[in-house]
Amino acid sequence: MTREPWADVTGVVTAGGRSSRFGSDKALVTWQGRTLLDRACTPLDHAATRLIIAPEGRYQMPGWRVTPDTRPGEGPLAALEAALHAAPDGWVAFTGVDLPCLTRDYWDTLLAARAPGVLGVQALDGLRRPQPLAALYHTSLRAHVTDLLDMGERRLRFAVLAGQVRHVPGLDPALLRNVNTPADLPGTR
Ligand SMILES: Nc1nc2c(ncn2[C@@H]2O[C@H](COP(=O)(O)OP(=O)(O)OP(=O)(O)O)[C@@H](O)[C@H]2O)c(=O)[nH]1
Ligand SMILES: [Mg+2]
Repeated sequence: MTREPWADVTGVVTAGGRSSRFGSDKALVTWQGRTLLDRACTPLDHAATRLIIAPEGRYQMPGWRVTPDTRPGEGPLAALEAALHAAPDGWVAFTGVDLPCLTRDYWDTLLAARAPGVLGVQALDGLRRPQPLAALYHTSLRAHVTDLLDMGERRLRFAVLAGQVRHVPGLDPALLRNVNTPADLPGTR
């Protein structure tokens, strides 16, 4: 592992979803003064490479490159495939626009949990459920993720095998607020 924890990290925000439950593009909704897209990207600004997985032309974020899906509309596991292929060898810090409360400290904690033989690092929420959409994945998972998708799997939680994932307990559950409907954003009109 490198001494600078962010040196081999690609920050990835996936933003190619339909926001069907939200009712409008949730990436562009402003909450507490910033868009959800901005709130997802900012804690990852220290990453050496920064990618938004979304259709070309929909979003602009200074310092971030938009990369299209390899399988548009096929969900977050397909978005992870696009990210793993676009990223240089190393780690992908993968999240979505619907997790607006993550922080730099959150990602630093996950990065510190990397270890030899570990290919994925996931926080546990207050009910000790692993969080695959705010997690680290090693680029050596490329072939595994592509095989899963080719076999018809779409569940992100299978991106890394049980024996290769490290779980991180004890993070503040408030960091993991997930926005699916407008009711998940109090104070927004
Ligand atoms: N690139 C990409 N991102 C996706 C895709 N599907 C979902 N996402 C993203 O994954 C994250 C979590 O997805 P969901 O909560 O299901 O979001 P969604 O599909 O936009 O919303 P619903 O239509 O309400 O399910 C969000 O950041 C979405 O933008 C996809 O096919 N491609
Ligand atoms: Mg969601």
